[in-house]
Amino acid sequence: MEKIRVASRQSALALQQSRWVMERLERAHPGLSCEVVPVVTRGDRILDVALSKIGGKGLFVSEVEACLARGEADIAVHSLKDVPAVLAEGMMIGAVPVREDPRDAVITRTGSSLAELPAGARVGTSSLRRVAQLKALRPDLVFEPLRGNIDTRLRKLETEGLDAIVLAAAGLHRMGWAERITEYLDVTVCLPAIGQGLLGIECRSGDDRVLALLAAIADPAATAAARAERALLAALDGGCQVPIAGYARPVAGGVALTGLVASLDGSEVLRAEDQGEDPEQVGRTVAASLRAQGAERLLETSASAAPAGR
Ligand SMILES: NCc1[nH]cc(CCC(=O)O)c1CC(=O)O
Repeated sequence: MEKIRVASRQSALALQQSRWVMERLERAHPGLSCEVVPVVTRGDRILDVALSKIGGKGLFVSEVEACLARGEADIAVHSLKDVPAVLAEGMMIGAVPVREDPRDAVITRTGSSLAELPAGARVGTSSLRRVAQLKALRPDLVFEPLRGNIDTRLRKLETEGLDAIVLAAAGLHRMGWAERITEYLDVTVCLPAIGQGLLGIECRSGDDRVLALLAAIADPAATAAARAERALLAALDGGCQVPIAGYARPVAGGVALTGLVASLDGSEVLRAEDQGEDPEQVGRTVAASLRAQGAERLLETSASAAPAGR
């Protein structure tokens, strides 16, 4: 019987995402059977140290990648948002399935909206991108670092005395926890992270058997968005030390991409937009127009002391 081995971290979200993909592959290919190959990453073992100090978020991806490189598994399902612009040698994104909600979501302790939170209210999020954009909106809020898996973050809303936390809606939806969400932030209010809500299915380049099976669950609109957003990421080359955001939506005849680079305190927010048929070209054009507005200066800012996360 035809088989696909899926390298997966053991966090609840990683397993959920892996199973979601496995189910769709098996449904698309009667007779195919998928199995999980468990991987424990350094990022999973060291949850209390800022990610920027232990090699950044790419390390969740790289140890799973190594498992593919050794031939111990055939595919790995990643939150595309956590996947660095450049993959390991010999690896590729073989398919991008249909997108989940790309927006950020707010969960407040009392159920009030973000706008109703009192001055000085404590908001948990480790994402420089969210902090910069929300500070521009509400400079009076106090932002606190918030790390850990989604379940840990939800728990910290209570245990750390926070008034609100901000998370990706996609993760909450995939876990079946949408009812916890108090408010969705429109993409015009808080532009999502590059790749947010998208899954990237990684495989070995040239693994034609696997690529042919993956093709059945690829979504054209999500694939075009992923290509545009990741071309922007690659062209900005900013890592996760600077607030960067990017969101591409399908339009007639192509994609429309909005990109954003901000200063850490949200006092400077640069935006650019472009649309067209060729997603990579659109990504590069948005990067160039951000640079023309002075993004370079912001991108050079090092924030090694700041918690990293998109
Ligand atoms: N940074 C960690 C991470 N990576 C992917 C998701 C959620 C799913 C997604 O955005 O696709 C999350 C949680 C979050 O940011 O709240």
